[in-house]
Amino acid sequence: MTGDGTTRYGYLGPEGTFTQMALLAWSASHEGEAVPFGSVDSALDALRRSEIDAAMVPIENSVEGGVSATLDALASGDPLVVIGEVNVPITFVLAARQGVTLADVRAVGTHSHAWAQVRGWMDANLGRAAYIPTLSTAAAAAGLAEEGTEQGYDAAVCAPVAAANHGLEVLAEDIGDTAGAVTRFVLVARPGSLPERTGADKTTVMLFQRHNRAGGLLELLEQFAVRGINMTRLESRPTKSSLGSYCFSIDFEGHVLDERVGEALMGLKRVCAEVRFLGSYPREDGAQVEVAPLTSDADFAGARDWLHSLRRP
Ligand SMILES: O=C(O)C(=O)Cc1ccccc1
Repeated sequence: MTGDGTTRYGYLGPEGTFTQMALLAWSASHEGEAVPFGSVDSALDALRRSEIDAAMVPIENSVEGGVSATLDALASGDPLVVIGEVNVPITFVLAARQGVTLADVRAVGTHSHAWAQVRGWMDANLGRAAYIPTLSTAAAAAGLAEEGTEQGYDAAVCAPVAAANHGLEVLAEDIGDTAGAVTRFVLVARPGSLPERTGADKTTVMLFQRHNRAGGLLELLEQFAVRGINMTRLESRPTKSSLGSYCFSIDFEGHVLDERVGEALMGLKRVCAEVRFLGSYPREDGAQVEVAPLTSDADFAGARDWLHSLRRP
């Protein structure tokens, strides 16, 4: 927090990114100051150095899956935890300086995730255009608007608001290949506060296997299955230590304070080389966790009490 107690929220900027939209949605119910960063890594580094209190970062999109930069930044370095999530519907436009037409476009600048989601449209409409990666979609729009600088591209794929912010002309609207695309963003903080259990929660973990052997992944997944825990995302990421060495990034339903989740985490701790707890937080959609028969808090507590009674007759 700043000296006057204001919460400082970092985000992938500049203004007009989809990440800023996620932060604006969060800020509707949480006051604070928004601080733009050039990349997910720089926002998370600033968070680790306590220069900000939390950071909004993209973690998963409905078209491409997990956002590797975020998953990898959370998997290593000083621990961080997710404290909330925001889903943002994504709409892309193709924007250019006034007077530029579609026929003039030779190269297109945008964020890699945006490019991955408009490739079909590009093939069909601008087959020969080169792709120039930028740090964010809004950075691509801002670059076009800068007078006197040559960015190496003559159109940007960005949000409608970024095109409007920079007085750009929209050459084509709604160019995403998949209707209804959604990106999920998470608000990340330093460990220390645990969001309350709501009954509609998710937990995120990163699991590092002890041995790469037959049934190793099954052994991890069993910890969830036998406790009636539903996973909502499962991704493997290279550990970067050697070829073929992977860790698993998993979201599942429930809160660390739920008995079945606590027992599953203990099981994972026992069988994994490392379990990185990346937070329990309320689901944005408020969908209540469906508790399978015989996996309620009371069921687990009853079994534990029974064991205690055997040990201390
Ligand atoms: O570049 C942006 O605007 C971002 O916030 C990253 C991103 C890019 C494409 C889809 C979702 C998020």
